[in-house]
Formats: sequence, C-alpha cells, structure tokens
Amino acid sequence: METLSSSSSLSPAINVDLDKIRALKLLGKGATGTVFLVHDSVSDPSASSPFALKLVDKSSASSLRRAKWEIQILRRLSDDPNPNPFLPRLLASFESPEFFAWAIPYCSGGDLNVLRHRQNDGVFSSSVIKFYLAEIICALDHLHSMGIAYRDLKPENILLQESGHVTLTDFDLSCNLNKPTRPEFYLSDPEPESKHIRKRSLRFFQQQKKKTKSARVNPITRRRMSFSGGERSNSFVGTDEYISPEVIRGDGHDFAVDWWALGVLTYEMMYGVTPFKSRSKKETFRSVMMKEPEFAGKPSDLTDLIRRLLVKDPMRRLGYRRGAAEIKEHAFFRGVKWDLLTEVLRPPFIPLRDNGEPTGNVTANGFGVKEYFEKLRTPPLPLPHECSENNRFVEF
Ligand SMILES: Nc1ncnc2c1ncn2[C@@H]1O[C@H](COP(=O)(O)OP(=O)(O)OP(=O)(O)O)[C@@H](O)[C@H]1O
Repeated sequence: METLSSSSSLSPAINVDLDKIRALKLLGKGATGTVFLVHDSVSDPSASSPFALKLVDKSSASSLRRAKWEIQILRRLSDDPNPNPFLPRLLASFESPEFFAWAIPYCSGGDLNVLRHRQNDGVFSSSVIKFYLAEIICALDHLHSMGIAYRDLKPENILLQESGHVTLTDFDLSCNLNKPTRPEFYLSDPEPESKHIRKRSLRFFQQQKKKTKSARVNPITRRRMSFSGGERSNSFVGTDEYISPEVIRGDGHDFAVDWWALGVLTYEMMYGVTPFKSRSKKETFRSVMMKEPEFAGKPSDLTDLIRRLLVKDPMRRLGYRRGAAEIKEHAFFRGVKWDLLTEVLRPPFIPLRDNGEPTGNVTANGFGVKEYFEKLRTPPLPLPHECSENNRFVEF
C-alpha cells in the first residue's frame, strides 16, 4: 500500500493500510465509489477521530479518471487558505494496485434526501429550507470563485455534519471553467465586507482581459467528458431530474447550471417531488425543456425564488449576471446574516451523537475493507434447494 499524501492538517496524520484497515460500517455506495466509516483505534491507538474513506476500484478507466479528478478538487479545497465551512477537505489519499482511496471528514447526519423522507409529509418548512439553502449557496459561491462548476447538486450529495451544518460531497462531475468575463458579475456586491473580494475579482477580471483568451445515483451518459475548459463546458453530465435545459441542448453551459439545480432542489425540499420528473428519461428532458414548474398554494417569496432559478434561458436566470450575490439579495433571504451562518443560526436538525464508536448501528468489531470487496467478487453460495437438486442429480 502506497500512501500518496497525507494532509498535515490532521494530527496525527492518517496512515491507512488498505490491506489491513477495518471499517465500522458501510456509509454508502455510488456509481464510482464505496464509502466506509473508519475509526481504526484497535490497530492504530493514535487514531483520534472517525473519518469517511472512499474507495474506487481502479479496474474501470472512467472511475479511475473521476477518482483522480475528485482527489484533485479536494486537494484544492484543502489547500485553500480561506476554506469554506460547507465544503469538505482532504485528510489523506492512498493508492494500492487495486484501489484509489481517500479520507474526508465523517458527516454523521446522513444526507438531505434521507432527512426529508423522515419529515412529516416528506417536505421541509420554509425556515428549514432557508437555513439549508443559505449554506449551499455559500458553498457554491466559493466553488464558483475558484472557477469550479459543481454540476451534481442534489439532496443525496448534501451531507450533514455532526454540528448539523451542511457539507457538499461528490466532486467527480465538477469541472473547471474560466470565471465569467462579463464585468457586472464582479460589480454591485452589496456586502461591504466582500469589498476586498470584489477588488480581487476585479483584478482577476483585468488580468483575464489582458490575456484576451476566449473565452440521482444515476449520472447520465456523457457526450464528452471534460473536466476543464473555457467559460463553458459541453459535457453532458448530471442526474436526469436535475439537469438543466442548456445541458440537454448541448450548446454549452456555465456556472448557471448550478443555479438551475438549486431551483430543482428547492422545489423538491418544498413539495417532496422534483418539478420535471416524468415517466421516462425522454419525457423528463422534454419537460425540462418545455414545461413551466407548477406551484400549489399561494405565491410566496419561496415560490418566486424557485421560479427565477428555473428560468430556461440561463442568461435570464437568477445568478447568471452577478452570481451568488444576486441570489442572496432575493426577498426570501431577507434577514439572513450571510457571514455568520456557522455561528448565529442554530441548525434545524442536530444528528444524534455518533463518535464512530461501535454502538447499535455499527459493526462491533468492524470488518476488513479488503474482505468486503473480495466477498463481492465471490459468486454466491448455492441456495439450499439448489443443493438438494444437485444431490439428487448426483444420486442418479
Ligand atoms: N463524508 C461522508 N460522511 C458520511 N457519509 C458519506 C460521506 N461521503 C459519502 N458518504 C455516503 O456515501 C455515499 C456515496 O458517496 P459519493 O456520492 O461520494 O459516491 P459516488 O460513487 O461518487 O456517487 P455518485 O454515484 O453520486 O457519483 C453518499 O451518498 C453518502 O451517503
């Protein structure tokens, strides 16, 4: 087992030997990765806290490419001198002949999809929606300021930390884009404390101008996988119900795809269903392109926000011209103290304490991660009736 790197921010540094590591439980499985809860205090007495370990099988070329990309993004987030509290950091990354693996902080509260299903009627109240949206907008704003379009916003990818605050996860569909060159994107930021950020952005904009460079687990098939590019990307990525009209049209997309997905997410949090879901993928896409979202009940600031985010033309969509600043100014967010989100607002749901210690919902002695994958590869034992059939056959 080769340790690729181990972040110094974690003390003592995580040192994983995938041949020996034992997991306490399986946290989740996606299209590319399998995520385990690991707290190896038995074999490693210095292990200070549990962490999530994501493993990707190297035998699939596309999974491998996506894993390398995700590690790269996580590393950039970790190296950020001004990290965002709603984005994860890379604790360590490892490679074996079979796997790529990396450790990120454990989010004990599960994801927003599971939490929504636990609510009465399967929906969140307006104040709960406001809380989660505010944190998600800050996370997306931060990614966009780094030139990263997230492109996979959905409730399953919004995890809850032990504190009840959110963490976005799963960056394998994200891509690098040049920051917008339209000047208004960097102007009229009403927050006085962001003035220095605006200055930095303007400087960036001027530099850019000098260069005059032109500018659900069901990720759908890609026309062309592209992780980096210009101001727009042409790759066809995302989850059917969250995909934007411009991605379906294939005529290039930019950061506004994340604001579209934010509209779909908000609708789902409010009504318990996504606005364009139809019987088939084809019909869903047709609805995304043609249908206006339907709103039950009285119009409100919340429905107005959704309506403005779900504008089919990305150039007329809320957030296109001035990014997150434009969305933060919407009436729905009146009174939100954007710079004090982690301190002032009390999260609506605080997960029950789970230290990763072997309690009810974890396996007492853990299980070998390597054995887990070996078992998956082993064909299942024949069922008892199949055995007796075979025995009878032998007797003949
Ligand atoms: N840090 C974490 N803490 C707790 N659970 C996590 C963590 N990271 C991931 N998980 C769980 O593991 C699941 C799969 O992780 P992830 O979405 O990163 O895998 P993936 O293969 O990239 O998924 P996708 O198919 O959406 O691309 C998540 O939905 C979540 O339930």
